[in-house]
Amino acid sequence: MLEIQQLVVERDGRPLRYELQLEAGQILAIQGRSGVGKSSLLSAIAGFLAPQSGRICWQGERIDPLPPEARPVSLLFQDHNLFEHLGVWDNLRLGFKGPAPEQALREAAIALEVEAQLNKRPAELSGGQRQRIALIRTLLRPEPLVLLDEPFAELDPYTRELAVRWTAERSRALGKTLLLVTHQAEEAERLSDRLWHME
Ligand SMILES: Nc1ncnc2c1ncn2[C@@H]1O[C@H](COP(=O)(O)OP(=O)(O)OP(=O)(O)O)[C@@H](O)[C@H]1O
Repeated sequence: MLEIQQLVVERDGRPLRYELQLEAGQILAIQGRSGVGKSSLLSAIAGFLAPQSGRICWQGERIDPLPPEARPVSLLFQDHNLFEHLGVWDNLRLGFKGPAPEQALREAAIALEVEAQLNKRPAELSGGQRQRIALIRTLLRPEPLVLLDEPFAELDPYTRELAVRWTAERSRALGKTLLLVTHQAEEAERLSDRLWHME
């Protein structure tokens, strides 16, 4: 279980407060108006934003004192951070401690219709192609907690449908606990076990 207890993060000189309990293996969709603090919550869980107070626990253990690389967390930022000096395939293979699961990565690239991009450089990809490459890497990494910040924002309706289905299916098959920020109410409802409208 993911437990966020009395977490306070200061942004712009004002406190953002969070309280959440999420069963392991569940998918939570987070919605709310721009600036309410959705991305800040994901950054705090991942360890890129230090809270003022409160706790973040995963499976009963505190993770908030840990540095980002020691947390059981895989995060997809809004700007999908690919390494420009590496090819797309090498970008996909990053972040695995042992050998990368090449077959699963290839199958994912086929399912999301980006297999033709694997031999290119990130700079040669469209925004939506970059978004799908980053989504694949984030979801297939070994960490059990997956945080996705608007992973479908740049996709057309057809590709978004593919990506929504793939994300839900893989997340459940791999037993991931998924927090997903999305502005699309319809996909949030279809994809998630729970909706959180942040205020
Ligand atoms: N890097 C930053 N440094 C300081 N303040 C920030 C930073 N990023 C965001 N903020 C502020 O923190 C508050 C919460 O922003 P956050 O990005 O978490 O909101 P959000 O709900 O994810 O918004 P959006 O839907 O627009 O992505 C806002 O007041 C914002 O101005």
